[in-house]
Amino acid sequence: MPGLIIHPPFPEDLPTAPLLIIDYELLKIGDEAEKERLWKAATELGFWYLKNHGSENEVSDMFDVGTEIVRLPLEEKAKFEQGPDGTVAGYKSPGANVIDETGTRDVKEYIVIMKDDIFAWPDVIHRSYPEPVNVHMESIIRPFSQKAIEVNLTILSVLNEKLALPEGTLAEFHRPQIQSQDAVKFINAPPLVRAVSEESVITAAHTDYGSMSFLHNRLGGLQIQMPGAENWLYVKPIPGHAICNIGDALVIMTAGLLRSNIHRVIPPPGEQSKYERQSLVYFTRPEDTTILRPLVSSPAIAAAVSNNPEKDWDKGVTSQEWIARRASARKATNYQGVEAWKKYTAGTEDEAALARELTSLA
Ligand SMILES: O=C(O)CCC(=O)C(=O)O
Ligand SMILES: [Fe+2]
Repeated sequence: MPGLIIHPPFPEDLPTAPLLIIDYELLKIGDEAEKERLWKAATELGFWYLKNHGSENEVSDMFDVGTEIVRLPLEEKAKFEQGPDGTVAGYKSPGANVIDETGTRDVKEYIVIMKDDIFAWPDVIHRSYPEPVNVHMESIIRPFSQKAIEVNLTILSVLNEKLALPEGTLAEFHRPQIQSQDAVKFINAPPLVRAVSEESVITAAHTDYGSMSFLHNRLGGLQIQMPGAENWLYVKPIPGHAICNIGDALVIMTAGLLRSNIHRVIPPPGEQSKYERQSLVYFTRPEDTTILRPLVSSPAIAAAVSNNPEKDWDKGVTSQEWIARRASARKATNYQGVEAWKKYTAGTEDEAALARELTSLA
C-alpha cells in the first residue's frame, strides 16, 4: 500500500519560505481578518498554506489512485500520451518535457485528468484515460475535484471582494459546467539514486498558467524565489496543509495586483531523496474562451492599468491559447533552442517587479 510508506522528515536545518497559513474554515465563515491575510498572501507572495481545507481523505485516496496509474506498464500508459500539440490532458512519460533552456529532458511522469471529463464521465469531452481512472472516477476522482473546486472558488470569491469587482465577476469566468483546462494532475518523480542527479531539476522554474492551484505534496523539493531574490527557498510540506498559489490568468486579469510567483521542483532534500516524490494538484483555470485582459470594472485594477500605460496587459489570447502555447513549448519534440524556449515558455514572471511596485503602493 503506497499510503503506508513512512517518509523521513524534512531536514530541520534548511532555510524555508515563510508562507502564511490561511485557515479555510475562517474564510468560509467570512472572517474579515482571515480574508485580509489571504489578500496579503495573494498580493505579496502569491503562495500560502491552507489548513482545515476538509479534503484530506480525498487527497489521500487520490495519491493511491495516482500511484496505481503510474505503476501500470509504460506501454499501457503510453497509449494515453499527451502529444506535442499543447494539450495538457493525458499522460506525460518521463523525458517528454524539457526542463531547461538547453533542452535537457525531464525524469518525472504525470497524468492529467480534465475537469470536463471528470464530470461528463462516462461521456468523453477532451479524451479517455488509463483504466484506473474509469474505475475510480465516481468514487474518488470526482469527489476530490468537487472539494478542490469548492476551495478554489471560495478563495476566488474572497479575492473578488478584496479587488472590489462587481459580485460574482471572477466566478463568471470559472463556471464549473463550462469547458476549460481545469484539471487534476498527479506527478511522480523517481528517487535520486535511480535517475535524478542532484543538479537536475524535476520541474523547471515556472509560473502556473491558470487562476488558482491547490497543491498537495509530502516530500520537500518545491522551491520558490522570494520577491526580488535570486536564491531558491524550500516550501516545507506540512501534513494536512495544502499549498495554494495564484497563476498567470489572475495576474493579467488584475493588471498585476495579484502575484503568480515563480517556483520549481528539485529532488527532495536529505534522506527524503531516496524516495519517489509524488504530488497532486487541482488547477482552476478560466473558461477556454476567456480573453486574458484586465477586469477594469474594479477601480483598483483600472487604476493599475492607467498608472502603467506602457504596460500591455491585454494579451490578445484566450485562456486556452495561453495554456497551449506554454505547454507545447515544454515538449521535447518541440524544442527549438534557447531563444524559442525562453519566448514560448514565458509566463508572467517578468510582470512580478511591477506587481511588487503596485502592491507596495496599496
Ligand atoms: O510537485 C510540486 O510540488 C509542484 C508541482 C507544480 O508546480 C506544478 O505542477 O505546476
Ligand atoms: Fe506549478
